[in-house]
Amino acid sequence: MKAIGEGKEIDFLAYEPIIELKHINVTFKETDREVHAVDNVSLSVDKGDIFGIVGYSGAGKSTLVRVINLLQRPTTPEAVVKVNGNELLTLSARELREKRRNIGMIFQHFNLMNSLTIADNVNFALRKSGLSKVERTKRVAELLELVGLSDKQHDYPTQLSGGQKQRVGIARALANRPDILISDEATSALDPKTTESILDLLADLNRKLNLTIVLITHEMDAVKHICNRVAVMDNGALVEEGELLQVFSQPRAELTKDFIDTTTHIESSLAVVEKQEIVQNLKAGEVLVKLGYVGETTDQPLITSLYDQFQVSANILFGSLEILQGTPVGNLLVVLSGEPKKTQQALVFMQDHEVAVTVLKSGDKEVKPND
Ligand SMILES: Nc1ncnc2c1ncn2[C@@H]1O[C@H](COP(=O)(O)OP(=O)(O)OP(=O)(O)O)[C@@H](O)[C@H]1O
Repeated sequence: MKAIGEGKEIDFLAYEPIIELKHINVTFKETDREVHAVDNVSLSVDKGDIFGIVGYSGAGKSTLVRVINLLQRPTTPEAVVKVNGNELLTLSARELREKRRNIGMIFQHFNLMNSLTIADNVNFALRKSGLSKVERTKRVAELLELVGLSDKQHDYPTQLSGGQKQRVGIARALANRPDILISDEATSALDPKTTESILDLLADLNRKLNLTIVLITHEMDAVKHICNRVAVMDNGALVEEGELLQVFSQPRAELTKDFIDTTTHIESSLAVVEKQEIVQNLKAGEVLVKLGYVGETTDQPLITSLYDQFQVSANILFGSLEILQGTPVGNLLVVLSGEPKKTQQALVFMQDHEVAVTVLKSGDKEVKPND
């Protein structure tokens, strides 16, 4: 069994933080109200991470990432905003402009100029690059090839699909060879298949260019697809942060559980499962349990072992299996039945085999929830 986060922790030693935010507060003061959009957030993104920031609309995600390039300044003095080791808050306007070129951004609505061709939209981002006209043309061709749009260079944005427009956005954002790409709801306007192809492109660019990506989204599916780390934001604050596998397999915050449920459906299935006759009429020695598996545990014939060793049978009422970062993560809703003592022993046996066991309902007093 691979310990949660084991692989990344080894990498972690070799990785250095590329973005360090400490004590970030942003308050917008309006005539009739104050909005505390970011509430004392500290986080660190390592070089090469695809770092997801997930939260519902208004949680403060956009405001927080705009702090990374100081498009939005923190509004309290204790803030630290370090990118590539440089404290941006102390830089002059000219130095800051220079550093900002190291951070590309893509957006939900692409922000392309409809009067310019695709090639010229990308070329526009190179106007202050110091490259000659010939070099710029060559670079534009490279970028369009990188995003799979070489054949569209003479087209105009209105001739492209949403996914193609976002590819232009990505090419433009990468024009000045940034180390960091911030994606602010970049797939939110796209259908699921196109979303997947854009996320695959981002994952590919992360590997090929060692590009660090900060991905803001309200879709846990997107995070699950490509992120190695995730932070959950609610009402301006970070309510949870960690490695994808860790957060998915052992979420702490209720909001995180809600987000995970949008992709596993385990909590919402529980409501249906609880109405089933077998669950309504649990007898002595019968329990409804949620079993959570990570890694190789999923491959072990645990359910079979329960019968062989304890004569406890398992009736699987709902199951989900996700592959996250190449590691299987499974969740099952199961009714176990056996001699009360044996059922209890079976639960302990599973816990000993690194299965997260939550007893949701029990048919007798001997097998108590979460003993
Ligand atoms: N310039 C501004 N002036 C006043 N209030 C603002 C400003 N920008 C954002 N807000 C408020 O700050 C809060 C956080 O907004 P923000 O856009 O950062 O959230 P979000 O999580 O990115 O949501 P969305 O995905 O809907 O953009 C919201 O209540 C928003 O109304």
